[in-house]
Amino acid sequence: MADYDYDVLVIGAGPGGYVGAIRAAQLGLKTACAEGRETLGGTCLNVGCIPSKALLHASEYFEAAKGGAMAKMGIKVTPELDLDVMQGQRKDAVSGLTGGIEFLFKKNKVDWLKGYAQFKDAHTVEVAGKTYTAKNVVIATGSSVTPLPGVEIDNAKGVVVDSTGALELSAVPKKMVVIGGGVIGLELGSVWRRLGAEVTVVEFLDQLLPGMDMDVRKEASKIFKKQGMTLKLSTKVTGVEVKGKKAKVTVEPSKGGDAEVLDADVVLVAIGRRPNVDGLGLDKIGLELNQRGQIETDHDFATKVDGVWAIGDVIPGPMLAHKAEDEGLAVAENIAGLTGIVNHDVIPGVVYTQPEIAGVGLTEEAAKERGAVKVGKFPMLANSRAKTNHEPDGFVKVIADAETDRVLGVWCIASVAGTMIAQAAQAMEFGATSEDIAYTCHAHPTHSEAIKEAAMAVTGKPIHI
Ligand SMILES: NC(=O)c1ccc[n+]([C@@H]2O[C@H](COP(=O)([O-])OP(=O)(O)OC[C@H]3O[C@@H](n4cnc5c(N)ncnc54)[C@H](O)[C@@H]3O)[C@@H](O)[C@H]2O)c1
Repeated sequence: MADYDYDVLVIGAGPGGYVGAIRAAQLGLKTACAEGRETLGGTCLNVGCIPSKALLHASEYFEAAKGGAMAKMGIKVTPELDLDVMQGQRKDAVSGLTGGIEFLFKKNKVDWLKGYAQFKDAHTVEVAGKTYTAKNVVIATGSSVTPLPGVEIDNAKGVVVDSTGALELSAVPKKMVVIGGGVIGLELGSVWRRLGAEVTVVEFLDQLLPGMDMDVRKEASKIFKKQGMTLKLSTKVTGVEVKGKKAKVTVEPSKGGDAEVLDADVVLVAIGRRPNVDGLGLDKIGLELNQRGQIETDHDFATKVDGVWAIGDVIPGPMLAHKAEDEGLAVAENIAGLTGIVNHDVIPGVVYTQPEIAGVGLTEEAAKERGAVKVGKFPMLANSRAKTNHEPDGFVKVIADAETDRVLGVWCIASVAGTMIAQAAQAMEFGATSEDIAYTCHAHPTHSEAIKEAAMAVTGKPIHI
């Protein structure tokens, strides 16, 4: 048998790649991870989940102080924004966490190969001019922003930006136009709206947040409008013209009609992400992409090429850090001869706006396509903790199979929906029925009681409505 430099070489140190590399090393495999960025952690830690949450959290405090939520509780303050300090704590959050991964690599003896990797053959990759051989190579290269044809992104200039540029603005724009009413548009649009920008979201489809339950999408639109965002649904962007530090965004109804021009100081392009496969040399190993530009794998995350595996945003499924992490664990275990499994039917998704929007499993629409369902809903207004905290918006919805009562999906809009959804995911992972959730004792007073009550509502017997 050939001698290799490594048992496992992971390409990419995002949440999928670094977790996979650490697990492989923990399982006794000699492991390296190639990463060309100057810090580990990929998009999520450097320019995605973590910095956006740092700004979302800080701007939420600012709005609570400014917008009257604190005054309702007897705390009267007139806040002053120090954007440099707010941006500084964002950078600190990122450097603390990316540095933490470097520490974990050293602790677990994962070699960081600094540079972008390219296949020479299925067991040989080149990184920064050096070649390394590995018995197994895991592609975990993530994704990057989908460009909008004809619209040039220039994060340094700061007028037409992507999510990375929108994190780094040095001043609050007076007017911001967000192209795309998905997760990034709503999270980063919320940050700058809270800090004082007039935000207009232009969405091609007739509703925000595609892929989520329709009740949730409609409620989300109502909430964002109430918060002061302007939503232009069923609208497409036909051009963006930049003059100096300003932009003019031309939009028209998606199905055609009269054009309108929107003025903007900042335009955020957030119309989705696409897998990072360019420059990997996949042609050298004969690995083809599917029609969506993704790498296909089997249930174990093995590609068609022997010894080459793939996980995270480059393979089909939701582009979510936690999905990639679980796949990282699973692929390492499979390489080590154990049984690594990810249940793709139970992957929670969270939009970290305020209130948060979260879901796991099927939407009501998708569940109905498969057969008869029972649905229970409970408004957060009737949840004692949410009411006490002045958080009236949102609801919980539990969707169960009409015959077996097995829970098929749970959707929440609530201040802490991202935390609440974990119990729903765990219940579904264990194959719970709505009755199982309804008969589980939930601590009082907590937001999570709304999940219990929605589960009780599946059979028509909630207490507090
Ligand atoms: N909290 C989170 O979990 C989180 C946060 C950020 C990003 N992400 C992930 O990153 C990925 C990218 O996020 P995103 O928000 O860019 O994509 P998205 O797919 O969530 O939303 C993009 C939106 O843009 C719309 N759109 C597409 N083309 C358009 C056009 N020409 N004009 C107007 N609207 C258009 C789509 O209909 C869609 O609503 C997603 O997969 C998302 O799951 C997740």
